[in-house]
Amino acid sequence: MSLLEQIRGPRDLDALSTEELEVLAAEVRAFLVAEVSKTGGHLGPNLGVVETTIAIHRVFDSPRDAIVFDTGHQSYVHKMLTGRQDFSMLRQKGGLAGYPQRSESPHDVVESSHASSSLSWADGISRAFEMTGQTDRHVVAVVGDGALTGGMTWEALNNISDDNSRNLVIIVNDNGRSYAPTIGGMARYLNGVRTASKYQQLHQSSRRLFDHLGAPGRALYRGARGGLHGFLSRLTNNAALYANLDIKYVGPIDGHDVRAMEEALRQAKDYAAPVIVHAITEKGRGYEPALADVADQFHAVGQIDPETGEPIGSSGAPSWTGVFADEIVVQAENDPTIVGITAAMLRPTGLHKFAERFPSRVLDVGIAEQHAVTSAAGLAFGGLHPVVALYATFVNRAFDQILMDVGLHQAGVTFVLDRAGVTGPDGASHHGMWDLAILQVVPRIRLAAPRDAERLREELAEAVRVTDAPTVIRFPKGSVGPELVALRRTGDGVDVLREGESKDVLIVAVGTMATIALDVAELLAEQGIGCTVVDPRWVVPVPWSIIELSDAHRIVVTIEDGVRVGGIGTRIRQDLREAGVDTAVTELGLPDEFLEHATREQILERVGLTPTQIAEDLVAQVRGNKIPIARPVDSRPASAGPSSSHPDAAAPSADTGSTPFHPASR
Ligand SMILES: Cc1ncc(C[n+]2csc(CCOP(=O)(O)OP(=O)(O)O)c2C)c(N)n1
Ligand SMILES: CC(=O)[C@@H](O)[C@H](O)COP(=O)(O)O
Ligand SMILES: [Mg+2]
Repeated sequence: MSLLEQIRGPRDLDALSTEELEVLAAEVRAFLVAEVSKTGGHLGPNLGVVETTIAIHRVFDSPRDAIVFDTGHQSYVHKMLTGRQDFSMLRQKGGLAGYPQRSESPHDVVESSHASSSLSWADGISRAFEMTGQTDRHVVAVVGDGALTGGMTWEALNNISDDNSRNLVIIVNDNGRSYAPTIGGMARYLNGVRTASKYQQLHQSSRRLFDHLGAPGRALYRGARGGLHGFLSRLTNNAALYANLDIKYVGPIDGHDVRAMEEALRQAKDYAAPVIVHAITEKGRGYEPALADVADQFHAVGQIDPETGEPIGSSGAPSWTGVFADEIVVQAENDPTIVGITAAMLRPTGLHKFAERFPSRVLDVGIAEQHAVTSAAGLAFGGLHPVVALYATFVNRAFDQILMDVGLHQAGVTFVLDRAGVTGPDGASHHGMWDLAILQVVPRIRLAAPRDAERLREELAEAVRVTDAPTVIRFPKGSVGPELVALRRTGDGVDVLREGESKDVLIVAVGTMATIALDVAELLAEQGIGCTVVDPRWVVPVPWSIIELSDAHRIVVTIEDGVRVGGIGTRIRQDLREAGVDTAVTELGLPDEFLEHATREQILERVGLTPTQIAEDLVAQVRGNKIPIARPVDSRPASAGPSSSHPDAAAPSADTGSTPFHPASR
């Protein structure tokens, strides 16, 4: 039985010798490569925190001591040491989550994968421990150099002091990278330490010297290094930065020397004041294919050949990101005012080709979405057209900047939101399901959801021409589907994808939901129910022809890959009512829940968004079983809100049409 198999919980580490710890670290690395190559996941980051995580669980007593991982993508080793070594279903339905998850273990604290929040979490927890007299409980935050570029970390550091966080230990896991090399002043500062020639030379030469002396020599080496690091800290003036923030500094430490890490953490634990332990690590450590990956050192991989690191089973179909990556270059070539902004995700969001073609016109601001947005407002003020490319879930934290810096000033900024809707394996904090609901309240904003590659190209070209309001283009993760050709386009840009034989049902499909909508229409037609399917393309503001088409049908169904509450369907309903159109409206979308990790298809099935499920419900509605209780809207007593269980609606007319629509004055 391997050492790793004997570890059922952190306390099983206590009896291991340094040599055994080093053997364990090698076993952990072999396990990570063997398992994550099968399932995909954050292989590089976790290979980089093996010794750090072992040392944490040797020195601290989780779960009595709270361990907080920033972003959480580097918590696989933590899971392995806390009784979870079945990675066969990692990030899959019913399997281990790719991030800490409280339902899995009491050792897990923070589930959100949104970066730069760990120090705020740790500050709060450590204050709570102190204020409740639990002064023997420690808090450990593991924060990467990339996460340190996020503003929240500095808000937290400004609040952490030895008045209130005596039991707080911050481990800076400094591997010099986010995906790509970390940018900005903070990164330069840390890089200065990491590459300080004195640190490198002294570390390497002393290590070689003492290694020749065998185990006693290694023990001696470790003792000597403690002094060396103290000397270097003063030398590189590192302590100064944090000391001025009322935080002690220990380091830089070789984050792959498990004994050195353990000594540093014990020192930090005994400090009785907030301490930063600066660990120098390597993303992808011990796995040549990861180390050789210049792009992102296997930050997040799909299934790979464990020997070569080569991807296995990639479909090769064009991705939404790839279509955007090509089109933004076309737009940038035609319009020199276009500039790109990424928050440390150049390649994942598809700005890499733009950056290769026009290096000076693409900015990487680090993991700093709020800064990205307001800086974009400044760029627009200066006559440029910024294109801010983010994952949809990360736009949440920059809502106020979009509202008050871009929207209020009517700035022509385009937001391209990748991974919109249900993403799947990254779980609750990665589904891009809130963007439509939260952004549609920004006055004058224009929201587009392309249904296929052609519409993405078309709508991006339209967006970058808008110079007096924010525009948003949002699309899902993964491969782009086949082109969905329209039968006709209305004067205000709505694509009619299918005309119903009769006007029983109108489906307004948002973006890629058009595919599902067309399948629903086929199923309804088999039941003799006429169904028209339209794609608004620009869903906010609601095009007028949506109002007119709705008035001509018995039931309007909206389908969106976003949270239903406050979604586009709600907006359409409100616009219909304002226009005096009382057609029954059924809004379909994602529930206001935190959705689990599983495949996109599994989640859509669970929430009832498959064609069969939708069609069954609509057949029942059309056949009268579930038509809402119909009372003309204006006959409602003033106090009544929408009918409790059914959308408000006029009685369905005898025939399938309703009286011709007479537009109220707008
Ligand atoms: C707010 C936010 N923006 C972007 C991301 C995407 N993201 C996930 S991990 C990562 C890089 C993190 O770098 P670092 O903190 O240095 O951790 P490492 O992977 O190097 O261990 C990024 C940008 C995120 N999780 N959260
Ligand atoms: C942790 C994080 O935020 C990213 O690394 C994310 O896991 C990548 O997601 P994609 O695989 O969709 O690019
Ligand atoms: Mg890093």
